[in-house]
Amino acid sequence: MADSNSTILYTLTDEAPALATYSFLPIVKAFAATAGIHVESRDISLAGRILATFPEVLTAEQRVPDALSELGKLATTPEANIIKLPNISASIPQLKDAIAELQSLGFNIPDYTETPSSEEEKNAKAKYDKIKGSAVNPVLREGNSDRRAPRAVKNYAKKHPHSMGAWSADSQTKVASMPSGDFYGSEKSVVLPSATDVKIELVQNDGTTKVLKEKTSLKAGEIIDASVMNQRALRSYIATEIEEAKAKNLLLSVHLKATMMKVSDPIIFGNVVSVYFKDVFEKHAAEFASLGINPNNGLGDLYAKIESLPADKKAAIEADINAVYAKNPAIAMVNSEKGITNLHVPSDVIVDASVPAAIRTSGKMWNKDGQLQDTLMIIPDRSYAGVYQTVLDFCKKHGAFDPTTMGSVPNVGLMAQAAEEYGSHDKTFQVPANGKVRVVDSNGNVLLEHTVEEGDIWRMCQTKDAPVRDWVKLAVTRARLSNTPAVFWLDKNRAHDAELISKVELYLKDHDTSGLDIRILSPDQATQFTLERIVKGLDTISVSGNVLRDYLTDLFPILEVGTSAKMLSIVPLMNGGGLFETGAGGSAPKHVEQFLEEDYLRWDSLGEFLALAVSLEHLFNTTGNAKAKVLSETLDSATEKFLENDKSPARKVGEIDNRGSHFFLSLYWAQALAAQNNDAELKAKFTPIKEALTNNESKINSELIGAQGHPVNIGGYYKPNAELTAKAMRPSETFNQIIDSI
Ligand SMILES: NC(=O)C1=CN([C@@H]2O[C@H](COP(=O)(O)OP(=O)(O)OC[C@H]3O[C@@H](n4cnc5c(N)ncnc54)[C@H](OP(=O)(O)O)[C@@H]3O)[C@@H](O)[C@H]2O)C=CC1
Ligand SMILES: O=C(O)CCC(=O)C(=O)O
Ligand SMILES: [Mg+2]
Repeated sequence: MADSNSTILYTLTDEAPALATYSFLPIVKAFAATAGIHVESRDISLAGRILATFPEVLTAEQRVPDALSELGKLATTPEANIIKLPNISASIPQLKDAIAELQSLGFNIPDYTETPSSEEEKNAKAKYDKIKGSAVNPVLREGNSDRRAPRAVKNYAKKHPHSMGAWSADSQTKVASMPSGDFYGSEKSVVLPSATDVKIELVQNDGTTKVLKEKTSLKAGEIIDASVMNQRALRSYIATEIEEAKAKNLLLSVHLKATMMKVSDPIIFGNVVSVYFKDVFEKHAAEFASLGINPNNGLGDLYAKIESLPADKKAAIEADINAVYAKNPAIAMVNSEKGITNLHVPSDVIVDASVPAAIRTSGKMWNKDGQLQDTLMIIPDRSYAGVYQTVLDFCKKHGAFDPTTMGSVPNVGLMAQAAEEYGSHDKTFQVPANGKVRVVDSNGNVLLEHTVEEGDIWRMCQTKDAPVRDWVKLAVTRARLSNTPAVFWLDKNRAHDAELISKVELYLKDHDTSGLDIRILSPDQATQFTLERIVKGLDTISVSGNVLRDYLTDLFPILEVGTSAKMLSIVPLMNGGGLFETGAGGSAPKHVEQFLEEDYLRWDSLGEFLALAVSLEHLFNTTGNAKAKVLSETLDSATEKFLENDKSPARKVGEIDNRGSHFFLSLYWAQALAAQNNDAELKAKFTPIKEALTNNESKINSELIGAQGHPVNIGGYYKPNAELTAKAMRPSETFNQIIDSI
C-alpha cells in the first residue's frame, strides 16, 4: 500500500454491484488520483472468499489473499476508510453453485457435503460453513450504523414519486406469527457483572451431557440472552396457517432472513416446506433420504435432485407435488413466468426487502398466473413481526403512503461487534435430544437455562457494553444535529430489551439531552407513532437494535424513495475509522439476469456515489488533504444535479442504464470541479475534461445505449471473466479515452 493515510479501499463484491464496479471504479480511481488518493480494490466476493479459504489445493497463480481478514483487522484501526458494496450472503444452494462454477473453471476446491462422512469432508464443510450466510458484514461492522435518505434524495422522490399501489380497507393481507413457543416467548437475559467464559451444554434426559459450544468469552457489562423456538409448536402453527390461507383464498408466503440468520432461518424455512409438502415428504421419505434431499434447501433443490431418478419415479414424485399444490393454498411466486415459488430457495425471499415490496404493491404478492393477490405472510417469530402488521393495518385505514408528502425515518442502529441476533450463528443449535440447554460460567454457575425438545432451535446472543454506549451517543448526536425526535424501538416485555432499556436510561444521562424529544417505545407503538408522523410529513429517527436496523432501513426507504439503494449508510467505526456502505439493500440478483439476457444493467449506483462522497470527506477530516474535501463537495453537488436531471438508470433497453448513469455523474462531477474556485490545480485539471465530456455527450450516450439489447457473455456468474466483464461494462470508447486520460 502506498501512503496508507491517503488510501480508500473499495470492495469488489458480487452480482449487480460487482458489475457496476467494472464501470464505476475506473472513474473513481481517475478522479481520486488527482488529489493523490489511491483507491485500491479488495475482493471479498463469494468466489474470492472461497478461493482464499483453500490455498493448499490451488496453484500459485490461482491463490488469492484473504482480503476479508485484512479488512476486518483494518476496521479496528483509525486508518480504515473502506467503501463496502453489498455482497451475497450465500444460502447452501448458492454456495454449491459457486463451488461448481469455480471447479468448472479449473479450481480444484472440495465439494460441500451436507452430511460429511470422512474427515476431509468434515473439514471442508466446516470451512465452507464460515463462508456461508452473512459472513462479510459482521466482520467489517466494528461500529454502529447511521443510515438516512439525504435531503436531495428525498426532494427527488417528492418531485418524481415512484409508483405506490393503492390500498383498500378490505385487503385481507396479514402477518401470521406463532401464538407461543417462539423465540419471543422464551427469551431470558442476564448482564455479566464481570468478565468470564461460558460453556453451552445440553443436559440430555438420559443423564448424559453434550457440549454444544466449549467456550465463549464474555466481557463485563455484556448482555447475553438465550431463547428457543419449539419445533412442534412451529409445525402446528404452520399447518394452521396453511388452512387459514386456504379458507380465506390467500396466497401463502414465508418471510425470513435465511442469509443473516444462517443457522436458524433455513431450518424454519425447511419446516414450512416439509409441512406444506407433508404428504410428499412422508410418502417418499426413503427416496429423499438416499438422494440427500433436505427441505431446508427448498423446492428448487428437491427438483434438481429428483432429476437423477428414472423417468417414472420422477414423474410419480412430481404428480404427488402437484396433488399437494391442488389441495393447499397457492404459494406466492418469486418468478411466475419461470414457475419459481416462495418455497424454492431460502435466500430468494428475504423479509426486509420482500415485505416492503408487497406493501408497495397494495399488500399483494404475485400468484402463478402473474397476478397480484392478497397474502398470508408467515413470519413465525413475534419479536419484530408486529412492525409489519402495524404498517399493513395503517395502510388499510389510511391508504397508501404518498412519497410526495411523507416524512422520513433515519435509523441509528446497534450493530457493532456482531450485536444481538445477528451475531448468534455460532451459538445457534438445532437441539439433538430432549433435555435442558444451559449456559454455564467458568465457576459452574448456570446463567441461562431452557427445557428443550429434539429439533428445537436454541440460540444465544451477545451484546457488548461499549457498542451500546456508542449507539446511545450516536442517537443523541443525530437527534441534536437534525433536531428530530428519536425513538428507541425497545420492548420492555422482552428480557433482552428490558436489560437494554436499563442501559439506555443510564447512558442517556452522559449526554446533554435538553430540548430533545427522546422516547422509548415498543416496536409496535414506535411503528404507529412514526407512521402517524410520517403522513404529516414529519421525520422521526428510529433508534433500534441490529435486526430492526436492517428491517427498517429497507422498509422506510422503499416506501419513501422507492429503494434502499439511495440511502446514505455510514458506519463510524469505534476506533475512529470509517466504513461506508453503499445503500441499504442487497446485490439484486434479478438485475444480473436482465443484464445477461439483454445487456442492460438497471442497478442504481446512487449508494456508491453517496458513500464515496462521505469517504472523501472522512479522508479530509483524518488527513487534512484539502483536495479530498473539494472532490467530496463537488461530488455531492454532482449527485444533486444528477438527481435533478433524472439520470438514474431506468429499467428497459433503449433507456439510460447503470453505465449511462456513470457517464452523467462524471460529466456533472467534472463540471463542478471546473466551476469551483477552492483549488486552482483541480480547476485547471478538470476544465478540459469537462469540455471533452460535454462536447461528446451525445456520441457517448449513443455508444452506451447502442451497446444494449442482446445477450451478453461474461464467462461466469460468481466469478465473471474480468476482461469480458470490463469490455461489457465499458462499451463507449470515447468515454473510456476521456476517463483514462485524467
Ligand atoms: N449489505 C449487504 O451486503 C447486503 C447483502 N444482501 C444480499 O443481497 C442478495 C439479495 O438480497 P435481497 O434481499 O433480495 O435484496 P436486494 O436489495 O438485492 O433486492 C431487492 C430489490 O431491490 C431493488 N434494489 C436493491 N438495490 C438496488 C439498486 N442499487 N438499484 C436498483 N434497485 C435496487 C431491486 O428491485 P427491482 O428488481 O424492482 O429493480 C431488487 O430486486 C442476497 O444474497 C443478500 O444476502 C442483502 C442486503 C444487504
Ligand atoms: O449481511 C447480510 O446478509 C445482509 C445485511 C443487511 O441486509 C443489512 O445490514 O441491511
Ligand atoms: Mg438489509
